[in-house]
Amino acid sequence: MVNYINTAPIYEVWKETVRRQDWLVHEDAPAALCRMLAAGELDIGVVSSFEYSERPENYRIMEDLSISANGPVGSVFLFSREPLEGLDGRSVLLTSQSKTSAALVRVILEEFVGVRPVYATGDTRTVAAQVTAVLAIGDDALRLAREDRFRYRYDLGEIWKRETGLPFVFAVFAVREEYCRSHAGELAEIHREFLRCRARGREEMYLICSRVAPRIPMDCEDCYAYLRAIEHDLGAEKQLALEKYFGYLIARGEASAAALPLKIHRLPAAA
Ligand SMILES: C=C(O[C@@H]1C=C(C(=O)O)C=C[C@H]1O)C(=O)O
Repeated sequence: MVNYINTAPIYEVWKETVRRQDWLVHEDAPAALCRMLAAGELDIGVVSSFEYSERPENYRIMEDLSISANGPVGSVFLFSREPLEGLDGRSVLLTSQSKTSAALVRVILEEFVGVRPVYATGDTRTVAAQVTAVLAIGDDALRLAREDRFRYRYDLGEIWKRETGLPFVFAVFAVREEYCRSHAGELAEIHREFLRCRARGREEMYLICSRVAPRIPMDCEDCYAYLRAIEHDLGAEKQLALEKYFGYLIARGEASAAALPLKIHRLPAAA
């Protein structure tokens, strides 16, 4: 499970109500979860959607679950000392915690804006004075947004929506093909639990905010506004958005051509 507060509307309920000793949950940054899922150290991972596009033969995407935003996301920012058009040849530091947003920022800068910066990957918590722009995601981005070290701040969900008219799917709940085949029943149980937790999390959103906002730290009202903008479903428009994003990645040679069509794992009807 991603260890940012954007998973809290599902994960806080999970931690409180799921009592299965045999279901071990590992919390980490998205890039670490991607590595572990790819290595077979996890059976199911809330991972960067980019991870699926790199190794689609290994995974299926669990129906109706994601971390998405339909417009501004509030925690995926390119902080910059220059406007986007001024980033040609300049240094852009990409957080090592992300795969999806790191590829998205390249699509935005190179395909939409038409500039070619020089990228580096690293820890955005210690931002060097010489970098022109920094991509931060998740809790780190929420923290950086509370400072004013950069003149410009671009929300990647907002730019994607403006350019494509679509929401953006940052993370998917991916399951390893092997596990799908060998543990179909258990997978269905876990899938139902995720959906149950999400429904309850939505009802208890304010309470959840009061619990997780101090982690940033941020105001409870701001946390509520932030988490209301994060969507955890994978409806038809979001699938279209994933296809559009993967289309760019395939054309740029960054993703496997087999990333399309999407392989969605449907939850079997309850007995
Ligand atoms: C919206 C977010 O989505 C995240 C972005 C990810 C990425 O860029 O690879 C992966 C998982 C999500 O937690 C965020 O963390 O701010």
